Amino acid sequence: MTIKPVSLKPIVWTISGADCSGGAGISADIKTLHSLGCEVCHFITANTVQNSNQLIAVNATECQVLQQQVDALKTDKPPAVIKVGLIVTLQQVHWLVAVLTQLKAANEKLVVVFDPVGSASVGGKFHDLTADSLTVLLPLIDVVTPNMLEAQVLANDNTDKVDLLAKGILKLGATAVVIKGGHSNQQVMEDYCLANIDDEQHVFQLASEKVNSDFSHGGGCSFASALAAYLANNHLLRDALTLTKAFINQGLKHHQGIKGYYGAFEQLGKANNANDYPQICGQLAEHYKALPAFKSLGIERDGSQGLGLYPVVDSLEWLTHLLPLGLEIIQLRLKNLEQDQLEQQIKQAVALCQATNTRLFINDYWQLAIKYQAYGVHLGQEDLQTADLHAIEQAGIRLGISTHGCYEFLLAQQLQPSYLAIGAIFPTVTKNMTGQIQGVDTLSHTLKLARHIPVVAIGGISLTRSEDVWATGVDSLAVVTAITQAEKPEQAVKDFQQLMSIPAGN
Ligand SMILES: Cc1ncc(COP(=O)(O)OP(=O)(O)O)c(N)n1
Ligand SMILES: Cc1nc(C(=O)O)sc1CCOP(=O)(O)O
Ligand SMILES: [Mg+2]
Repeated sequence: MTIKPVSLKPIVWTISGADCSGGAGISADIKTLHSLGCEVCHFITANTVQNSNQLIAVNATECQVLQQQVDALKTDKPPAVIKVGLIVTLQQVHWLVAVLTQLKAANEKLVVVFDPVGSASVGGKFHDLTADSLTVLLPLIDVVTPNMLEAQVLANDNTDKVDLLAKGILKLGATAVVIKGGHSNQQVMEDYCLANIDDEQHVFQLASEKVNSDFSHGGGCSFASALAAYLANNHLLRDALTLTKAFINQGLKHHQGIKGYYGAFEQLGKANNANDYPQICGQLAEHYKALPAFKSLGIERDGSQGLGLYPVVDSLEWLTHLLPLGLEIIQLRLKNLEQDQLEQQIKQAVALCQATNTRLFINDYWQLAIKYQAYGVHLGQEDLQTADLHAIEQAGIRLGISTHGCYEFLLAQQLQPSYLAIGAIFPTVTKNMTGQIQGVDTLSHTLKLARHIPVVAIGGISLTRSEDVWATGVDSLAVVTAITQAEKPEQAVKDFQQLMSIPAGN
């Protein structure tokens, strides 16, 4: 087992107001950011006077003071992410535009999350700034997190259609918007995210049961701060959003049913309970909501009869080499073959694997997997958009799905496949997985969200790295180059099999 070095925490700056009643603003931001593994620097834009019933006063900070603080910290503790909350004067808006422009010029990777706070949850307006005066900030904002009312104000549109509001807000220059569903009266709340990623618009939608709690003061600030914390810890936006939602659900459930006063939202660190995580909605989930579960792999998760090593190979030669070694599962991953060759190889592979009673998964080519009655088919996220999962299920063959991070994992799990793959655990030479490297800690955490479907880890798993990955409790290790580029491939298989004969954690 490798000893993990303690790493430096990412630095997050929060620029927002102080709430003397303790629940919201800077207090919520600091507690959230600390509980999610960040170092925090704070810049207080206003000293507000409020209690559980009303907002009494808002005392704005001079921009000169804020600028002194920025000057003191910009090279001493430069931010990875800035969370912006309450801004109360036009001077502050202009000051912020100048500061963000300067900091972004110095660090093009700097991420800015903006929670456009307008009114206090106890009632009363924090400022008289118009939407127009705030929108000058939006071209400098990576993610803006309004609730429905704030989104309508920003987009200058009274519609309750979140997709239209989101499009309107992106047109004003923000890279992504998350419209929070927290203020809805519905029992199920939906958060809607629209993001420009690599010049394409992507939608991410999450749904959770509404949690009624009197301890929700500062929930909105905590939401934006948690998002900032997860982005600072290098999660993709879709995963940061999913983790944030779970953080909020977990915090709200903590004091559910306790009455007395309007209490501060509880920051409890990363959510480890699968029940706190949202449902993933959207077109794919909607399209397959009536899809039955796929056939299982018929393994026992108690270690008595596991899947063992899962070689992923690209030829019949490799199948012929490896099948005599006593494998439970293998994948044929053919790329760039002509149709007739492809069909011949898949047909022969099915026959070879039936002879040794090995579960054969065909990568990508689901129609051919059905035609030749392979044991199963493996599909990636892009393949899911075009494949017909009803046809695969109807044909009675199994389905494995690739996932990269908790958002895709939860979405794929809702489709009830035969197994789920998590990758890429490490950088790999087999495929470009830039930006989707999970690491062992994220793998361990995503495994906590697994219900009963077996989970396979893939990507950069060498024999030396395999011990840590196996110790997480995954059901199988899928490997390409650790076998195909090994000096002695058969021996490599045996070494993996030896390691995996020891149940995880022993
Ligand atoms: C077990 C396993 N996990 C992941 C993959 C990758 O599938 P996909 O994302 O479709 O990418 P390609 O393999 O098609 O490049 C896999 N094949 N097997
Ligand atoms: C094919 C593939 N899919 C991945 C994913 O994360 O979905 S990683 C990967 C490459 C696996 O090859 P190797 O064992 O040589 O790193
Ligand atoms: Mg594929």
